[in-house]
Amino acid sequence: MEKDVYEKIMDLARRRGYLWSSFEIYGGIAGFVDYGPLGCLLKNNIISKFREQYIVKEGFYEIESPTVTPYEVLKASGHVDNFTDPIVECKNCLESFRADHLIEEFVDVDTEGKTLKELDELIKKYNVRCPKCGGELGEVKKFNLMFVTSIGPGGKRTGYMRPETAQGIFIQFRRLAQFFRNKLPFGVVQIGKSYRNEISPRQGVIRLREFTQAEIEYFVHPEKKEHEKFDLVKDEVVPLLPAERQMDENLKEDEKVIKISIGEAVEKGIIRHQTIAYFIALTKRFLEAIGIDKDKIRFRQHLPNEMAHYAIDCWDAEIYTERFGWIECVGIADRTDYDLRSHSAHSGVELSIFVELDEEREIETYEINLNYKVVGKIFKKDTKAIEAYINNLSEKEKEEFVKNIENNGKVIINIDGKEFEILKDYVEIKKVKKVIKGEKVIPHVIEPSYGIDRITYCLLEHSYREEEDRVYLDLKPSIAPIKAYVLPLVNKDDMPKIAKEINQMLRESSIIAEYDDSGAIGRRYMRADEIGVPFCITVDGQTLKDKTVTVRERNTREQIRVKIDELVDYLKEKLKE
Ligand SMILES: Nc1ncnc2c1ncn2[C@@H]1O[C@H](COP(=O)(O)OP(=O)(O)OP(=O)(O)O)[C@@H](O)[C@H]1O
Repeated sequence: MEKDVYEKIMDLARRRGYLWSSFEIYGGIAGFVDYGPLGCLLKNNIISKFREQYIVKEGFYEIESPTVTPYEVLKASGHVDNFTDPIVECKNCLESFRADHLIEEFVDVDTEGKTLKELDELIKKYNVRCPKCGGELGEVKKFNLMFVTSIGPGGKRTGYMRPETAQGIFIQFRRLAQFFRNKLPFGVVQIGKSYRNEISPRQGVIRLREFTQAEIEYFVHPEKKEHEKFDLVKDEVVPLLPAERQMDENLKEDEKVIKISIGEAVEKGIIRHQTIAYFIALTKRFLEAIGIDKDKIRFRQHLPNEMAHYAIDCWDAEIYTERFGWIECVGIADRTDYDLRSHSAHSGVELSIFVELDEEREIETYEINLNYKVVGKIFKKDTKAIEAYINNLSEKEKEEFVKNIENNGKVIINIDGKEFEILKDYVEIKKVKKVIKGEKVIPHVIEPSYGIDRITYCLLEHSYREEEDRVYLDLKPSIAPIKAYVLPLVNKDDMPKIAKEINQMLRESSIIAEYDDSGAIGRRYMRADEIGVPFCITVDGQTLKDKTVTVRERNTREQIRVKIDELVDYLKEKLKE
């Protein structure tokens, strides 16, 4: 049987140093991958483009926080309780599987948003069996995807390997707000490893247990989700797969995607607001700029039952691959103020921002203070969280709070799923006139979350070309790991010496080049093509006479002569592409 594209690429990637199985000499473990020398260069080039787009052009800043995260942080974020997948075990061979994926592989049903019980019922209804041994499956259970560890000796403090880079940003919100001089909006980036103990990762680099994320947390005023630079992207046409069309049974699969301008999609309410739409446009531009095939990108909106509990709108950039079909590579979500509110409730630290008004204003407001003598005994260690909750109330929420206390004698507040009854005598309320210069706001967060490994794989697949006499990777010059091969036509006269000098000259000018003198020239060209080297520079007989070399372009195989003195400038210009 002919190999599929995935196999061909993985074979090339293994042989030529792009991707290797981790821990191979000990038998390997699914869900881990090593980037070889070329893989590392390629991945770093993708990350550089990401930094160029978001840090240089958008003006965001990057931070780096630890990957080991204490229990408290992930309890507050909801991961300890909710970051789970459904697992099912074979009663015969004891192999574990992700229940929803297994059912979908077995029968054509949609398992999105189904409860454990519903999944159990589907397994029974369709008699889904173990794909390995055909055995009967057990009960579907919840499995938490985080890797647990302990911090310090004695295992007293539980920690987890972070499941996303985002939390590191949220918990530094106070410092970040100060850094950005309390001005909204602002964007913070984190790039690094995330860990998920995926149940049965059988999709190679697509589903890893340790992978690289590049996330942006873009903090905005909750009532101001228009984007200042929206005009720059509003005419960008994007392929959208809105939730409504996905659910429309009258549409055939290939009719569900609509091509529409970003501006129109917001006007028609398909995309909820300009800021999400802005990031959809930027994501499309980014993916195209690194070389992803523009006809294999689409943006799919999450269905209501699929959306994370904290999100109000979410779009995935999906990229088409031959073996796996459409895969999610970037998630763009409006996470609201969920994370800041829950970290504030759990830590007792106010996580709001003081936004200055254009001019001072006199307002009537309420001062609400807890009556500590009474509440201390009742709420004990929760008192701090209740105090933070009250301090975080906006003017509107304060009014509501006071109205409830006055009309009903009590208010019920909900902090992170836990309810507290606040009676009238628990608080002292004073009506005051105050000149205000600004207002406290808990920002909402719009989060584009990029999965770098999936993007890297898709790029390799989309770049893969086969011709009668060769295979090559059509990587853009700016993304290709090695930019030039420098080759003496034959190993005699001064050719090897000159070629080595040119190689060194390119490296001194920050162009990654490789010297290769083994085998016939044609074979050397093929070797370079196979790993996507965009230019081959050959030193030949004429070089000895007039100090010129040939520069061969990978895709067209066309050759031109360039003076050695002008080679660096020539290549630098080409490498911008
Ligand atoms: N196990 C994984 N291996 C590689 N990349 C991943 C993995 N899980 C998530 N990612 C990447 O991180 C991005 C953001 O993470 P997010 O939490 O939105 O993923 P997700 O919706 O849980 O993914 P999936 O549904 O495929 O498990 C994804 O778009 C994807 O590119």
